[in-house]
Amino acid sequence: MTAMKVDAKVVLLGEDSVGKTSLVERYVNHHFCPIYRTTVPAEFLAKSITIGDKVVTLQIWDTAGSERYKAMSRLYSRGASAAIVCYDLTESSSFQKARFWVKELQNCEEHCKIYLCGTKNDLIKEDSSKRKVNYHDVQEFADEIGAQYFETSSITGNNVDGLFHKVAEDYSNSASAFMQEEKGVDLGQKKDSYFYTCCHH
Ligand SMILES: Nc1nc2c(ncn2[C@@H]2O[C@H](COP(=O)(O)OP(=O)(O)OP(=O)(O)O)[C@@H](O)[C@H]2O)c(=O)[nH]1
Repeated sequence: MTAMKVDAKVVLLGEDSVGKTSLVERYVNHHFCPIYRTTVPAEFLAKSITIGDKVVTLQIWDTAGSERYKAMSRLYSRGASAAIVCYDLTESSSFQKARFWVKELQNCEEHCKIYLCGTKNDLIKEDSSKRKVNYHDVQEFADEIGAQYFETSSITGNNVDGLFHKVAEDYSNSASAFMQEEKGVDLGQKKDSYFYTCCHH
């Protein structure tokens, strides 16, 4: 039996040092590096995940958070199916920057599905007074923009797999819906023989 293959471009956006690289590194390589090395201008990693009868390959673009590379990060967002917009739960300014990136995506990539990700939740679990981004503010913002939100830790791995799994699952469902609408393909009946690669560059 041949599994159907779909590729999804996923971009990570957010202020510098919020933990974008660490999130990808934890998800793809099950590893955490405590040494900070700024990303310039972007890094690419891919990981495949099986969702039902499909193999979804997440093509993950980890962008630079620094102001200097804002224009580049914008370019890397082009054609993304999903964006994980990160902010550091212990830095309120990073949430303002997340709002900025959401606005950018809404203006330029209207079909891109947005996921909000509050990082470093291990620090909050250790000491709740370190939380500088209010949970209810995020919830309200997420409802307003129709996004899902996660709080993760790349140290403990908390919610990291769950976040990427959700991205892959949503993409897989939208790919099925697209194929059924556009091509009249019944995936349930054709899954043994039909091989499909959907490229969202
Ligand atoms: N406690 C804690 N520290 C983290 C976590 N994730 C990242 N860090 C630390 O935060 C710093 C920045 O992490 P990066 O992953 O490099 O951040 P980035 O968003 O990719 O940064 P840029 O490449 O400059 O945009 C590093 O010192 C990491 O070790 C986390 O989940 N918990």
